[in-house]
Amino acid sequence: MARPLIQMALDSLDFNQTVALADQVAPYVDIFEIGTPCIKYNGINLVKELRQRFPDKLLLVDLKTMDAGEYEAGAFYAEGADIVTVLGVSGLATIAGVIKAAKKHGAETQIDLINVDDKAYIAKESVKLGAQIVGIHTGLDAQAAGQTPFSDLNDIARLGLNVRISVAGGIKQATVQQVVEAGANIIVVGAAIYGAPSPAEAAREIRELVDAAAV
Ligand SMILES: O=C([C@H](O)CO)[C@H](O)[C@H](O)COP(=O)(O)O
Repeated sequence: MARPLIQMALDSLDFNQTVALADQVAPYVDIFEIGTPCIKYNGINLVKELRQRFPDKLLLVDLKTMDAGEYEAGAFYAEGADIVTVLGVSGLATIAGVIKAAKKHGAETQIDLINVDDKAYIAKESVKLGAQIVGIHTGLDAQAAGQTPFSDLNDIARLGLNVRISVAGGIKQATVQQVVEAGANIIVVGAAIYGAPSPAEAAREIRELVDAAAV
């Protein structure tokens, strides 16, 4: 099995805290995600800062774009984003726009299936349009209401689409093995790392668990 990637979700609003957290966990993660609240609050300067500090990491900007796909995403790809997210609920025209912007910069697009009713349909159509990643995502509010991403992950993985699958939504040490075995290629972790007494230690544990589960 190819080694799944670990994506650190940077969800603080504070610019300096975000950079400091990235520094702490960098040895253990593959992708830095600038989370939606964080990118809205801090904007493109944080993309520039992380791009410059971590030239060897993948950088995902979680725009969750809903409209004006090419226009909105283009500016972030231009500043060095490797992956930008667009909402599956935005519709195929907006998804196509983000993919067009990604292609222009030799970058990738992730379709976030959060709150999509027919996830299989949007995933299949997104692959046809050229998306490289689909995201199974139980958002923070849905998590608070008791939801998890596991059943949707199984359903999408079973389709066997030619696309990488990212999973997000409260993933922690206890659930890493389950999501790797279900077929996730990118494991997104936020609170289980940034909420731990030692984020670096939590990230190291997750790295070990992911690698062990992928053998
Ligand atoms: O994308 C996220 C959320 O919608 C806020 O933007 C989180 O970064 C993602 O859910 C991962 O965080 P955890 O669920 O805390 O692991």
